[in-house]
This record gives sequence, structure tokens and C-alpha cells, in this order.
Amino acid sequence: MNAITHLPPEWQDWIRENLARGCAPQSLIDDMVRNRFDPVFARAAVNGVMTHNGPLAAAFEAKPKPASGYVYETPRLPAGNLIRTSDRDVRVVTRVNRPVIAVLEGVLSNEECDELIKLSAHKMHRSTTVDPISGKHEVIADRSSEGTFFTVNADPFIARLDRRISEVMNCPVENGEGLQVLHYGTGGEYKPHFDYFPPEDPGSHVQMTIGGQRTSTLVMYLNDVEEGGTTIFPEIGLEVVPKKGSAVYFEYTNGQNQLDRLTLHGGSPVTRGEKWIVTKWMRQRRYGESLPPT
Ligand SMILES: O=C(O)CCC(=O)C(=O)O
Ligand SMILES: [Fe+2]
Repeated sequence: MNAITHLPPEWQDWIRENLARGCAPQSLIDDMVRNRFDPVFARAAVNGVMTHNGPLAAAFEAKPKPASGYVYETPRLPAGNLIRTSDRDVRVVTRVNRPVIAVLEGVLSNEECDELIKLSAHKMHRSTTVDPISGKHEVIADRSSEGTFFTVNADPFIARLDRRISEVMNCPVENGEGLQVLHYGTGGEYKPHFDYFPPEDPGSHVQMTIGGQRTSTLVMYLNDVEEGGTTIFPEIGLEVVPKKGSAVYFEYTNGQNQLDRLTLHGGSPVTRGEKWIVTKWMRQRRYGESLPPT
């Protein structure tokens, strides 16, 4: 069945009431998506109710879903079956061209996975998401995981990973955000979302003041998950099963600043065991200071 792309009046009231109760805008968007609303439309509808007073005009009447028009350029990810980095060969297992996604094997060694978990376990905090309205990082019920960050080039171990990852993603180390480790317990999940900052969200410009838009993501798996916990791409029906040391790469911003909505993705619920990942997000420009490790 097609996604819903018009906003019935009762849903306008529902959005207003829930915003008035103090619900996070993202949780309303996710509820709407669960009720078969198109994700991009749901986001625009919630933003629309936030910014309009009174009844919504024809802005939310049924409109055919426009073709995204995203132009696929040569992928940033290097071509070939093997990506040779300065200290490790990474195997390409699967490539998807639209959207650009690749499953990679051997990005991290078993020892590096264990070390990252060990370094993170004692400093985990409940994960936050960027609030679409305010641009602030907020705890959101639909992201049931805990996380921690490592500043770029924080120490020689992290610097070595940052360098390898930048070679795999074919982006300068300086454009990267700090590695983010996430832990999901049984039942933990991350509902479908975009990693880029949606331009229609008032909070996005705050996020983009340094480094610009995000361009690409590398999610690396630090353990094998007993059951569930796949990385899902609902728009194309793809599920990547976590495998220790492997990763899923995807890119979504091209040279014309277009954004690829087909990269909607999430972490499906972990149904048995736990899941550890480390994520790298790249920006269009230099994001932060990345001094050489001391
Ligand atoms: O848990 C996953 O597999 C996906 C994680 C994710 O989407 C992210 O870190 O941005
Ligand atoms: Fe993500």
C-alpha cells in the first residue's frame, strides 16, 4: 500500500495536542511513519504544525510524491573488490548503486573491536538525537541505546582508526565527526531516520554551521549479534546483518547538495543478545580540529 501523503484534520489536531503535551517532534514523526505516513511528509507535517498557527492551509493536501531527482555521481567510496588502506585491506562484499551502499569486511580486527568496547563500556550515556526543531541533542524514546564519543585523533589507537576509516570513506580525516560507539541491549533499536540534517528542519542550520552537511556514514559492527539488530534500509528492503569487524557504508549528499532520501535507515530491535557499533559521519568540509596524536 502507498504511503500517506496528505494530512487529515484529525492528525493535525493530534500533532498539535502532542506538541502541547511536550512530546519530542521526532517521536511524533516516528509514530506517523508507523501509521504509514511517508517519512519525509511526516517530518514536513510536524514542522508545519510547529510553524503555522491555526488550521493548516492547502499546504498538506495530497500531492503526488515527487521523484527525488537525486543525481548519482561517481561514488566517493573507492571502486574495486578490495580497498587498500595504509594499514589494512578491506574487502567489499556487496555494493548497491541506488542509493550508494556497500557492505565491507575486515574494517576492524577482532582485537580493535574488543578494545573499543573496553574503552567505551565505563562511559556510556543514553543516546541523543538532534531535535528537528531546536537543533539540540535530546534523549528520544525511539532511540534505545547508550553511546559515547572519541574525539578525532584522541590517542594513537583512535588516530589509527580515524586514518583508516578516512581512507575507506575517501574523505579527509578533518571532515569526520568523532567516532561514536553505541550499545543496544536486548530490545534496543534505532527507528528509521536520515543521517543528514533535513533542510526542512529549523534545527538543521545550527548543526551545519560547522562543517556543512553530512555526506556519508560508516557503521562498523563490534560484535556478532545473536538475533535481530540488523541495519535496515526500508525504502529498498535491505537488511545488513551485523558481523564483528564488518561495516555498512552509505552516502547521501552529492556535489550539488542534493540529499538521497533512499538512505532512510535504522537499527532493527535486538531480539537476543546485545549489539555494539561504532559510527563515523563525514561532513562536506573540515569539521573540527584534528591535531596529530601526542
Ligand atoms: O544500529 C544501526 O545498525 C544503525 C545505526 C545508525 O543508524 C547510526 O548510528 O546513525
Ligand atoms: Fe543513522
